[in-house]
Amino acid sequence: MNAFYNDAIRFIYVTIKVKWTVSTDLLRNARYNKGTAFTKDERSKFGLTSRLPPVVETLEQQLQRSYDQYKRLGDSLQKHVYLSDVFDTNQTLFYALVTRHLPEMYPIIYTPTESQAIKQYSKIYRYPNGCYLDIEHNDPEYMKEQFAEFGKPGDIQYIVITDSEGILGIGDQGIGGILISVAKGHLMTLCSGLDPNRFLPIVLDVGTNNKDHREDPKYLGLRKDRVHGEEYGRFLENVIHSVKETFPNAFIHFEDFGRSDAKPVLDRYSPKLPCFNDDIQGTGVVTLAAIFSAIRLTKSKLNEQKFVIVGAGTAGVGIADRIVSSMVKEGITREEARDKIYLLDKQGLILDKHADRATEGQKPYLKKGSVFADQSSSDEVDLETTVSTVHPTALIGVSGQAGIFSENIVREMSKHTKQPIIFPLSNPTDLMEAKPSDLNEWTDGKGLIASGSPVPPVKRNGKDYYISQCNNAFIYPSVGVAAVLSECKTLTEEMLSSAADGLASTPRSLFKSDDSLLPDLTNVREVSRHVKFAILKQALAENNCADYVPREDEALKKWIKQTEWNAEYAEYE
Ligand SMILES: NC(=O)C1=CN([C@@H]2O[C@H](COP(=O)(O)OP(=O)(O)OC[C@H]3O[C@@H](n4cnc5c(N)ncnc54)[C@H](O)[C@@H]3O)[C@@H](O)[C@H]2O)C=CC1
Ligand SMILES: CC(=O)C(=O)O
Ligand SMILES: [Mg+2]
Repeated sequence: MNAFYNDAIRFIYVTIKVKWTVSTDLLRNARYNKGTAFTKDERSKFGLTSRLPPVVETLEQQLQRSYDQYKRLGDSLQKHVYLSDVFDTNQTLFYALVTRHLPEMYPIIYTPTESQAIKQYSKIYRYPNGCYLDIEHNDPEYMKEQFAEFGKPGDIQYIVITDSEGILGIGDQGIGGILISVAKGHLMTLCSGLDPNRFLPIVLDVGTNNKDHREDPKYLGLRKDRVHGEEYGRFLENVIHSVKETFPNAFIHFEDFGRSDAKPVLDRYSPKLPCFNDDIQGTGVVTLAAIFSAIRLTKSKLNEQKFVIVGAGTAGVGIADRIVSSMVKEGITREEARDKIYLLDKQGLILDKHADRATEGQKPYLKKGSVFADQSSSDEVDLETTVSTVHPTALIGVSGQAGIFSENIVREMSKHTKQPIIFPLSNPTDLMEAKPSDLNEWTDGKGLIASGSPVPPVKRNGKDYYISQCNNAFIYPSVGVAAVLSECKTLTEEMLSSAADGLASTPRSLFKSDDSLLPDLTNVREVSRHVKFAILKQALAENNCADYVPREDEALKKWIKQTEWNAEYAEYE
């Protein structure tokens, strides 16, 4: 449906809804609540006068009070709970507050604090956070009824679904996974201007194998073994079918599915409907964009790099596949490209002898064990041996294993590469494969480093080294909103590739410093416009775009900006 038409419907809906609500509902509805910012006129019209203190405030005054309250809180989790309360009571205030203090609040509403909140979900629970679907109600008619509670067919544009098996780096979190869907939605709005009222967070409760949760008397999810296999497949199929029946235009974003389901689920649905797996595709695109920046600094080409990727799971295979696609675009064969990528998992380098237990995603990257036979004293090839044999130019960690990029390994890598590219991308902060400050030290300041969670600049020898954050949050909001705006039939490989190009070619003025690998968070909305432009141009070129999307460049840029949702109070009549 045309986005302008959607906006018109929304305006009518706002007006009617307000006329119909009684005063209490208006104050309790986070979408419409303005708190002390309701004008005298609105207070009188809607019977709010005695329900509010007499002073009428501006959003600016409310922001100052909220920020003062936030600052007084001691730890990050308390701050997270406070911001969730603001979100649950006054959505406009929440987004205005976080937008103003984005670099400070981003680690509170997202990684690393989000991991703590998810782990403690059943303890800190106060208010329902989205749509909870459990496998004991595996019935499409029931599901459609439930979805209908969240809106009419055109209302929901973007849906994040998690099955909570592979949350951030902290694994199976059962019902608490709803908060990753919520957080991903917040960032869609903050970073790329998605209307938060068009967003639906979903958690699929298929049981949990997390003992701590199962044994916690406060745990709010199903206390049963996690369901896999056919029953899981049927449940997911019913969910997707019911979502598409209820919200035909919604784009589906899969988040933090477990390793065994993430890729098969993406492969099943991506050829049929507009959908995306953030951990596979988002991580692949953002990491490729950071690699492009790094090789610009080393004045080399992508095809000249050798990659060691540690953690051959959802993110690791996603990164490998994205690098391969890009190398192929630069003119080498897929086989040649795969030869330049060394994937390691728990047992070490993935070798031909592991073929039987390799995942489908790992299989194209198996290396010949015979090549390493002389180098390794055991049957397996560990990270140290891989690095000393292969001499990689880039080392990427998505293993969730803290500290496995040891000093020996990094110093060995640095002997053979002038400016080693090293990305410890695991979240949260305490699971990074190495501390950026150590990496800086071990590479004598030459390492081109990016981390998955935000870290402060490294100070060494009187110099500040800014560490870019390489997190899929820097790309999926742009991909998601561009997909919504285009109403693409499917999200194509070429659209994803244009997202990486768009991010890498963002004007340097939007980066913190000349050697930053990714743009600065404070400029995220502007960066997102560049990326959305690149993706929409590609969608137009593929004829995979709705008719109302402007064809001419300047008109398209203007339109992209106009479609953004901003945290401002509406005037109610
Ligand atoms: N920065 C970013 O944007 C993103 C970061 N991540 C992070 O990457 C990590 C992995 O996430 P997923 O790929 O979704 O999980 P996953 O569970 O699918 O993959 C992790 C892989 O690491 C392997 N592994 C475990 N111990 C290892 C070891 N000692 N050496 C090598 N491999 C080992 C596991 O067997 C598994 O295959 C998490 O910490 C997650 O937070 C994930 C997605 C995006
Ligand atoms: C960033 C992200 O998606 C993850 O760590 O799973
Ligand atoms: Mg994730």
